[in-house]
Amino acid sequence: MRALKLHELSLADRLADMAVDALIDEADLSPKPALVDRRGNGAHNDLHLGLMHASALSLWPMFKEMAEAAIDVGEVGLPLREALGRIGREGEQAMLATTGGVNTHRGAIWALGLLTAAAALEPRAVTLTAAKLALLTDRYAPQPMSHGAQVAQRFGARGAREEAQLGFPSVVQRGLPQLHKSRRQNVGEQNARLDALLAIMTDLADTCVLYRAGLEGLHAMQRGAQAVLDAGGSATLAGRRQLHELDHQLLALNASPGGAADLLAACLFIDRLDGAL
Ligand SMILES: CC(C)(COP(=O)(O)OP(=O)(O)OC[C@H]1O[C@@H](n2cnc3c(N)ncnc32)[C@H](O)[C@@H]1O)[C@@H](O)C(=O)NCCC(=O)NCCS
Ligand SMILES: Nc1ncnc2c1ncn2[C@@H]1O[C@H](COP(=O)(O)OP(=O)(O)OP(=O)(O)O)[C@@H](O)[C@H]1O
Repeated sequence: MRALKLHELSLADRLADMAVDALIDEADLSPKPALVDRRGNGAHNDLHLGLMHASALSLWPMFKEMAEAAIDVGEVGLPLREALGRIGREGEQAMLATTGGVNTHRGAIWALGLLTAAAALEPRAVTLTAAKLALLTDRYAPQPMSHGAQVAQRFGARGAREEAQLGFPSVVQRGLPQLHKSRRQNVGEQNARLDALLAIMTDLADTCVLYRAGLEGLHAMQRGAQAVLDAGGSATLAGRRQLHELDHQLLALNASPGGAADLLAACLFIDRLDGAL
Protein backbone atom coordinates (compact mmCIF):
# COMPACT_ATOMS: atom_id res chain seq x y z
CA MET A 1 0.00 0.00 0.00
CA ARG A 2 1.22 3.47 -0.81
CA ALA A 3 1.48 6.03 1.99
CA LEU A 4 -0.51 9.21 1.47
CA LYS A 5 1.82 12.08 0.75
CA LEU A 6 0.60 15.40 2.04
CA HIS A 7 2.01 17.36 -0.86
CA GLU A 8 -0.20 15.34 -3.20
CA LEU A 9 -3.26 17.11 -1.81
CA SER A 10 -4.72 19.49 -4.36
CA LEU A 11 -5.10 23.21 -3.72
CA ALA A 12 -8.86 22.72 -3.37
CA ASP A 13 -8.31 19.95 -0.79
CA ARG A 14 -6.00 22.15 1.24
CA LEU A 15 -8.35 25.15 1.15
CA ALA A 16 -11.27 22.96 2.25
CA ASP A 17 -9.11 21.65 5.11
CA MET A 18 -8.28 25.21 6.15
CA ALA A 19 -11.92 26.32 6.08
CA VAL A 20 -13.11 23.36 8.17
CA ASP A 21 -10.17 23.73 10.59
CA ALA A 22 -11.11 27.39 11.07
CA LEU A 23 -14.69 26.40 11.92
CA ILE A 24 -13.57 23.70 14.37
CA ASP A 25 -11.10 26.09 16.04
CA GLU A 26 -13.83 28.74 16.36
CA ALA A 27 -16.25 26.25 17.92
CA ASP A 28 -13.67 24.86 20.36
CA LEU A 29 -12.40 28.26 21.51
CA SER A 30 -13.56 28.86 25.11
CA PRO A 31 -14.89 30.76 27.00
CA LYS A 32 -16.73 32.68 24.24
CA PRO A 33 -19.51 34.99 25.47
CA ALA A 34 -22.98 33.44 24.95
CA LEU A 35 -21.73 31.20 22.10
CA VAL A 36 -21.44 27.42 21.82
CA ASP A 37 -18.05 26.35 23.14
CA ARG A 38 -16.38 23.58 25.20
CA ARG A 39 -18.26 24.76 28.29
CA GLY A 40 -21.75 24.52 26.86
CA ASN A 41 -24.45 25.89 24.58
CA GLY A 42 -24.29 29.60 25.36
CA ALA A 43 -27.57 31.28 24.43
CA HIS A 44 -28.63 28.43 22.10
CA ASN A 45 -30.96 25.66 23.15
CA ASP A 46 -30.77 23.91 19.77
CA LEU A 47 -26.95 23.84 19.41
CA HIS A 48 -24.07 21.96 21.07
CA LEU A 49 -20.40 21.45 20.39
CA GLY A 50 -20.79 18.00 18.78
CA LEU A 51 -23.34 19.42 16.37
CA MET A 52 -21.01 22.31 15.47
CA HIS A 53 -18.23 19.79 14.73
CA ALA A 54 -20.47 17.53 12.66
CA SER A 55 -21.79 20.53 10.76
CA ALA A 56 -18.26 21.84 10.06
CA LEU A 57 -17.17 18.46 8.71
CA SER A 58 -20.29 18.17 6.54
CA LEU A 59 -19.21 21.36 4.78
CA TRP A 60 -15.81 20.01 3.62
CA PRO A 61 -17.02 18.81 0.18
CA MET A 62 -18.79 22.14 -0.34
CA PHE A 63 -15.66 24.19 0.36
CA LYS A 64 -13.67 21.93 -1.95
CA GLU A 65 -16.26 22.31 -4.70
CA MET A 66 -16.21 26.10 -4.30
CA ALA A 67 -12.41 26.17 -4.64
CA GLU A 68 -12.59 23.91 -7.70
CA ALA A 69 -15.24 26.11 -9.28
CA ALA A 70 -12.99 29.14 -8.76
CA ILE A 71 -10.02 27.32 -10.35
CA ASP A 72 -12.14 26.09 -13.30
CA VAL A 73 -13.78 29.43 -14.03
CA GLY A 74 -10.54 31.30 -13.35
CA GLU A 75 -11.93 34.82 -12.85
CA VAL A 76 -14.36 36.93 -10.86
CA GLY A 77 -17.66 37.33 -12.69
CA LEU A 78 -21.30 36.31 -12.73
CA PRO A 79 -20.63 32.69 -13.84
CA LEU A 80 -18.46 32.06 -10.77
CA ARG A 81 -20.78 34.01 -8.45
CA GLU A 82 -23.77 31.96 -9.55
CA ALA A 83 -21.85 28.68 -9.32
CA LEU A 84 -20.88 29.57 -5.73
CA GLY A 85 -24.49 30.45 -4.92
CA ARG A 86 -25.67 27.05 -6.16
CA ILE A 87 -22.89 25.17 -4.33
CA GLY A 88 -23.56 27.20 -1.15
CA ARG A 89 -27.27 26.35 -1.21
CA GLU A 90 -26.44 22.64 -1.67
CA GLY A 91 -23.95 22.93 1.22
CA GLU A 92 -26.66 24.46 3.38
CA GLN A 93 -28.90 21.46 2.60
CA ALA A 94 -26.05 19.10 3.59
CA MET A 95 -25.62 21.07 6.81
CA LEU A 96 -29.35 20.93 7.61
CA ALA A 97 -29.46 17.19 6.85
CA THR A 98 -26.54 16.66 9.26
CA THR A 99 -27.98 18.80 12.05
CA GLY A 100 -31.61 17.71 11.70
CA GLY A 101 -32.68 21.13 10.45
CA VAL A 102 -30.71 23.37 12.82
CA ASN A 103 -28.89 26.39 11.41
CA THR A 104 -25.35 25.92 12.66
CA HIS A 105 -23.26 27.61 9.97
CA ARG A 106 -25.37 29.69 7.60
CA GLY A 107 -23.29 32.83 7.99
CA ALA A 108 -20.07 30.82 7.86
CA ILE A 109 -21.02 29.23 4.54
CA TRP A 110 -21.38 32.72 3.14
CA ALA A 111 -18.20 34.27 4.55
CA LEU A 112 -15.84 31.27 4.30
CA GLY A 113 -17.31 30.19 0.97
CA LEU A 114 -16.45 33.51 -0.62
CA LEU A 115 -13.01 33.54 1.03
CA THR A 116 -12.23 29.97 -0.07
CA ALA A 117 -13.10 30.76 -3.67
CA ALA A 118 -11.13 34.01 -3.46
CA ALA A 119 -8.10 32.18 -2.03
CA ALA A 120 -8.16 29.78 -4.98
CA LEU A 121 -8.18 32.72 -7.40
CA GLU A 122 -6.03 35.40 -5.75
CA PRO A 123 -4.28 34.09 -2.61
CA ARG A 124 -2.59 37.45 -2.03
CA ALA A 125 -5.75 39.58 -2.32
CA VAL A 126 -8.31 37.37 -0.66
CA THR A 127 -10.65 39.85 1.02
CA LEU A 128 -10.69 42.18 -1.99
CA THR A 129 -11.49 39.29 -4.35
CA ALA A 130 -14.19 37.97 -1.98
CA ALA A 131 -15.71 41.48 -1.90
CA LYS A 132 -15.85 41.60 -5.72
CA LEU A 133 -17.70 38.28 -5.72
CA ALA A 134 -20.09 39.44 -2.99
CA LEU A 135 -20.95 42.58 -4.99
CA LEU A 136 -22.32 40.50 -7.87
CA THR A 137 -25.99 39.55 -7.71
CA ASP A 138 -26.83 35.87 -8.02
CA ARG A 139 -29.97 35.85 -10.17
CA TYR A 140 -31.02 32.47 -8.80
CA ALA A 141 -30.78 33.30 -5.09
CA PRO A 142 -34.12 33.02 -3.33
CA GLN A 143 -35.03 36.04 -1.21
CA PRO A 144 -36.60 34.65 1.93
CA MET A 145 -37.69 36.80 4.87
CA SER A 146 -34.61 35.66 6.84
CA HIS A 147 -33.77 36.97 10.30
CA GLY A 148 -31.14 39.13 8.60
CA ALA A 149 -33.72 40.58 6.18
CA GLN A 150 -36.10 41.37 9.06
CA VAL A 151 -33.33 43.10 10.97
CA ALA A 152 -32.37 45.06 7.85
CA GLN A 153 -35.95 46.37 7.65
CA ARG A 154 -36.16 47.23 11.33
CA PHE A 155 -32.69 48.64 12.02
CA GLY A 156 -31.15 49.26 8.60
CA ALA A 157 -28.28 46.86 9.38
CA ARG A 158 -27.22 44.96 6.26
CA GLY A 159 -25.21 42.35 8.14
CA ALA A 160 -23.35 39.49 6.51
CA ARG A 161 -23.86 40.65 2.93
CA GLU A 162 -22.49 44.15 3.54
CA GLU A 163 -19.57 42.89 5.62
CA ALA A 164 -18.46 40.77 2.66
CA GLN A 165 -19.12 43.50 0.07
CA LEU A 166 -16.92 45.91 2.03
CA GLY A 167 -14.06 43.36 2.10
CA PHE A 168 -14.58 42.09 5.66
CA PRO A 169 -13.55 45.26 7.56
CA SER A 170 -14.24 43.60 10.92
CA VAL A 171 -11.67 40.94 10.10
CA VAL A 172 -9.09 43.12 8.34
CA GLN A 173 -9.26 46.17 10.60
CA ARG A 174 -10.20 44.58 13.94
CA GLY A 175 -9.77 40.82 14.24
CA LEU A 176 -6.45 40.19 12.49
CA PRO A 177 -4.59 43.21 13.97
CA GLN A 178 -5.75 42.21 17.48
CA LEU A 179 -4.77 38.57 16.89
CA HIS A 180 -1.26 39.66 15.91
CA LYS A 181 -0.99 42.20 18.72
CA SER A 182 -2.04 39.69 21.40
CA ARG A 183 0.33 37.05 19.99
CA ARG A 184 3.20 39.55 20.25
CA GLN A 185 2.28 39.99 23.92
CA ASN A 186 2.71 36.22 24.40
CA VAL A 187 -0.69 35.76 26.01
CA GLY A 188 -1.12 32.25 24.56
CA GLU A 189 -2.93 31.32 21.36
CA GLN A 190 -6.36 30.78 22.94
CA ASN A 191 -6.31 34.20 24.63
CA ALA A 192 -5.10 35.82 21.41
CA ARG A 193 -8.07 34.27 19.57
CA LEU A 194 -10.49 35.38 22.28
CA ASP A 195 -9.08 38.91 22.01
CA ALA A 196 -9.56 38.78 18.22
CA LEU A 197 -13.21 37.74 18.71
CA LEU A 198 -13.72 40.60 21.17
CA ALA A 199 -12.13 43.10 18.79
CA ILE A 200 -14.57 41.97 16.08
CA MET A 201 -17.46 42.37 18.52
CA THR A 202 -16.56 45.96 19.46
CA ASP A 203 -17.82 47.39 16.18
CA LEU A 204 -20.00 44.79 14.45
CA ALA A 205 -23.68 45.17 13.57
CA ASP A 206 -24.30 41.50 14.32
CA THR A 207 -27.74 40.66 12.96
CA CYS A 208 -28.01 37.56 15.19
CA VAL A 209 -27.77 39.85 18.22
CA LEU A 210 -30.07 42.49 16.71
CA TYR A 211 -32.70 39.88 15.87
CA ARG A 212 -32.67 38.34 19.33
CA ALA A 213 -32.01 41.34 21.56
CA GLY A 214 -32.35 44.56 19.55
CA LEU A 215 -30.16 47.62 20.02
CA GLU A 216 -29.87 47.00 23.75
CA GLY A 217 -28.23 43.67 23.03
CA LEU A 218 -25.98 45.10 20.33
CA HIS A 219 -24.75 47.90 22.58
CA ALA A 220 -24.17 45.47 25.45
CA MET A 221 -22.05 43.31 23.13
CA GLN A 222 -20.02 46.18 21.69
CA ARG A 223 -19.43 47.96 25.01
CA GLY A 224 -18.74 44.77 26.94
CA ALA A 225 -16.20 43.54 24.38
CA GLN A 226 -14.42 46.90 24.47
CA ALA A 227 -14.36 46.76 28.29
CA VAL A 228 -12.52 43.41 28.21
CA LEU A 229 -9.88 44.79 25.85
CA ASP A 230 -9.57 48.04 27.85
CA ALA A 231 -9.02 46.01 31.02
CA GLY A 232 -6.02 44.29 29.39
CA GLY A 233 -7.59 41.50 27.34
CA SER A 234 -8.62 37.91 28.09
CA ALA A 235 -5.26 36.92 29.57
CA THR A 236 -5.43 39.38 32.47
CA LEU A 237 -7.38 38.91 35.67
CA ALA A 238 -9.24 42.21 35.18
CA GLY A 239 -10.02 41.27 31.55
CA ARG A 240 -11.30 37.83 32.59
CA ARG A 241 -13.66 39.47 35.09
CA GLN A 242 -15.05 41.71 32.34
CA LEU A 243 -15.35 38.72 30.01
CA HIS A 244 -17.32 36.82 32.64
CA GLU A 245 -19.55 39.88 33.07
CA LEU A 246 -20.11 40.10 29.29
CA ASP A 247 -21.04 36.40 29.11
CA HIS A 248 -23.52 36.95 31.93
CA GLN A 249 -25.09 40.03 30.33
CA LEU A 250 -25.46 38.51 26.88
CA LEU A 251 -26.97 35.31 28.28
CA ALA A 252 -29.49 37.39 30.24
CA LEU A 253 -30.43 39.18 27.00
CA ASN A 254 -30.44 35.91 24.98
CA ALA A 255 -28.03 37.72 22.66
CA SER A 256 -25.72 35.34 20.84
CA PRO A 257 -23.04 36.99 18.68
CA GLY A 258 -23.18 34.36 15.90
CA GLY A 259 -22.04 36.82 13.23
CA ALA A 260 -18.94 37.70 15.25
CA ALA A 261 -18.24 33.97 15.64
CA ASP A 262 -18.42 33.46 11.86
CA LEU A 263 -16.04 36.37 11.34
CA LEU A 264 -13.60 34.92 13.87
CA ALA A 265 -13.58 31.75 11.73
CA ALA A 266 -12.92 33.97 8.68
CA CYS A 267 -10.08 35.64 10.60
CA LEU A 268 -8.51 32.27 11.51
CA PHE A 269 -8.85 31.10 7.90
CA ILE A 270 -7.00 34.14 6.55
CA ASP A 271 -4.36 33.82 9.27
CA ARG A 272 -3.74 30.18 8.25
CA LEU A 273 -3.67 31.07 4.59
CA ASP A 274 -1.13 33.85 5.21
CA GLY A 275 1.00 31.32 7.10
CA ALA A 276 0.85 28.89 4.17
CA LEU A 277 1.83 31.38 1.44
C1 LIG B 1 -25.70 36.53 2.72
C2 LIG B 1 -26.47 35.66 3.66
C3 LIG B 1 -25.66 35.40 4.90
C4 LIG B 1 -27.82 36.31 3.91
O1 LIG B 1 -28.09 36.47 5.17
P1 LIG B 1 -29.21 37.40 5.73
O2 LIG B 1 -28.69 38.79 5.87
O3 LIG B 1 -30.49 37.27 4.93
O4 LIG B 1 -29.40 36.85 7.19
P2 LIG B 1 -29.55 35.40 7.83
O5 LIG B 1 -30.29 35.65 9.09
O6 LIG B 1 -30.07 34.39 6.89
O7 LIG B 1 -28.04 34.94 8.16
C5 LIG B 1 -27.10 35.80 8.61
C6 LIG B 1 -25.88 35.01 9.10
O8 LIG B 1 -24.76 35.87 8.96
C7 LIG B 1 -24.04 36.00 10.16
N1 LIG B 1 -23.92 37.44 10.47
C8 LIG B 1 -24.75 38.22 11.17
N2 LIG B 1 -24.35 39.48 11.21
C9 LIG B 1 -23.21 39.53 10.52
C10 LIG B 1 -22.32 40.57 10.19
N3 LIG B 1 -22.53 41.83 10.57
N4 LIG B 1 -21.25 40.25 9.45
C11 LIG B 1 -21.04 39.00 9.05
N5 LIG B 1 -21.85 37.97 9.33
C12 LIG B 1 -22.93 38.23 10.05
C13 LIG B 1 -24.79 35.27 11.21
O9 LIG B 1 -24.03 34.23 11.74
C14 LIG B 1 -26.02 34.68 10.54
O10 LIG B 1 -26.07 33.28 10.67
C15 LIG B 1 -26.64 34.25 3.08
O11 LIG B 1 -27.44 33.47 3.87
C16 LIG B 1 -27.18 34.20 1.69
O12 LIG B 1 -28.10 34.86 1.25
N6 LIG B 1 -26.58 33.34 0.96
C17 LIG B 1 -26.95 33.08 -0.40
C18 LIG B 1 -26.31 31.82 -0.83
C19 LIG B 1 -25.03 32.12 -1.54
O13 LIG B 1 -24.93 32.93 -2.45
N7 LIG B 1 -24.00 31.47 -1.14
C20 LIG B 1 -22.76 31.66 -1.76
C21 LIG B 1 -21.71 31.35 -0.82
S1 LIG B 1 -20.19 31.86 -1.48
N1 LIG C 1 -19.81 28.90 18.30
C1 LIG C 1 -20.97 29.36 17.87
N2 LIG C 1 -22.01 29.43 18.69
C2 LIG C 1 -23.17 29.92 18.25
N3 LIG C 1 -23.40 30.39 17.03
C3 LIG C 1 -22.41 30.34 16.16
C4 LIG C 1 -21.16 29.83 16.53
N4 LIG C 1 -20.36 29.89 15.47
C5 LIG C 1 -21.07 30.41 14.50
N5 LIG C 1 -22.32 30.71 14.86
C6 LIG C 1 -23.32 31.37 13.96
O1 LIG C 1 -24.49 31.82 14.57
C7 LIG C 1 -25.65 31.44 13.84
C8 LIG C 1 -26.68 30.99 14.83
O2 LIG C 1 -27.40 32.09 15.30
P1 LIG C 1 -28.94 32.05 15.57
O3 LIG C 1 -29.28 30.85 16.42
O4 LIG C 1 -29.33 33.41 16.06
O5 LIG C 1 -29.48 31.80 14.10
P2 LIG C 1 -30.90 31.39 13.66
O6 LIG C 1 -31.02 29.90 13.52
O7 LIG C 1 -31.07 32.18 12.42
O8 LIG C 1 -31.83 31.94 14.82
P3 LIG C 1 -32.64 31.26 16.04
O9 LIG C 1 -31.81 30.16 16.66
O10 LIG C 1 -32.82 32.44 16.94
O11 LIG C 1 -33.91 30.74 15.43
C9 LIG C 1 -25.25 30.35 12.94
O12 LIG C 1 -25.79 30.54 11.66
C10 LIG C 1 -23.75 30.46 12.86
O13 LIG C 1 -23.39 31.04 11.62
